[in-house]
Amino acid sequence: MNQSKEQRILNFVLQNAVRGDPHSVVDTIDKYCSQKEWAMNVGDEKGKILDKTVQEANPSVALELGTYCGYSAVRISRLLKAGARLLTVEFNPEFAAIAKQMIEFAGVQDKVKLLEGPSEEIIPQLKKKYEVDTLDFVFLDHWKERYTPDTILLQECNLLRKGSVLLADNIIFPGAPDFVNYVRKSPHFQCTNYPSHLEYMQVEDAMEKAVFLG
Ligand SMILES: O=C(NCCO)c1cc(-c2ccc(F)cc2)cc(O)c1O
Ligand SMILES: [Mg+2]
Repeated sequence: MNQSKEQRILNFVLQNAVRGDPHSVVDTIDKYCSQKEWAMNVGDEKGKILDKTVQEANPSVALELGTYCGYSAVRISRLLKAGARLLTVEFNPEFAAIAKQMIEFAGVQDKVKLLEGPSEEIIPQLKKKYEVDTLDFVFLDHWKERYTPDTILLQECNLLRKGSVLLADNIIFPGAPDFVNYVRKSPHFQCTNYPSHLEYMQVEDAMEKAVFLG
C-alpha cells in the first residue's frame, strides 16, 4: 500500500530533524514542503505571524483547531511558558496519527494534548472533560466553513474571556469570508488583518486576529 504524503513528511522529519528539537522539526517540514511536496502547514511566513501573536498573548491555555501533521502544534508549543498547555483538535484519524508521532518526536508531548474528533463535539467538552476554564489563545486552521460556527460555539460555551485572542489562517486562500464578516461586524471582537502568502507559494493569503472584548 503506497504511503500517504503525510507519512512521507513524517518520515523525512524522523530521518532529517533532531529528536527533541521543535525548531528543527518545524524547519525540516518547511524544507520538505517547499522543495518536494506542497502541504497545508501554516508555513514559515505565516508561522512568524503566528509566533508573534502567541508570544504577545503568552497563553496558559491555548486551543488549535486543525492539527494536520502537527507543524503548528510544534510551532506554538515551543513558545509556551512552563506549565502552559496546547489542546489541538483533528478530525481526520490519519492526520491525527501522523501528528501524534510528530509531536512526540519534537519532544513537546508534555505540553500538547491531541484530541481526535469533530470540533463541534469537542468544544462543548473542554470545560468538564478537559478541565479548561477559559481559553487565552485559539488558532483556527481547520475546515474554513467551521470557523464561524465554532467561534459562536466557543462563546456559547463560555470559553472566551476579555482579551482571548483568536487567530485564523487562510482568510484569503482558500478563504473564510463569512468568518471575516462575522468578527469584523461583531461588537464583541477587535480585529486586525495580517496580509501574507499561501504557504510555500506566491499566492496571496492573510491571517485575521480577533480579540474577544467580552
Ligand atoms: O483545508 C485546510 N485546512 C483544514 C484541513 O483539515 C487548508 C487548505 C489549504 C489549501 C488547500 C488547497 C489549495 F489549493 C490551497 C490551499 C491551505 C491551508 O492553509 C489550510 O489550512
Ligand atoms: Mg491553513
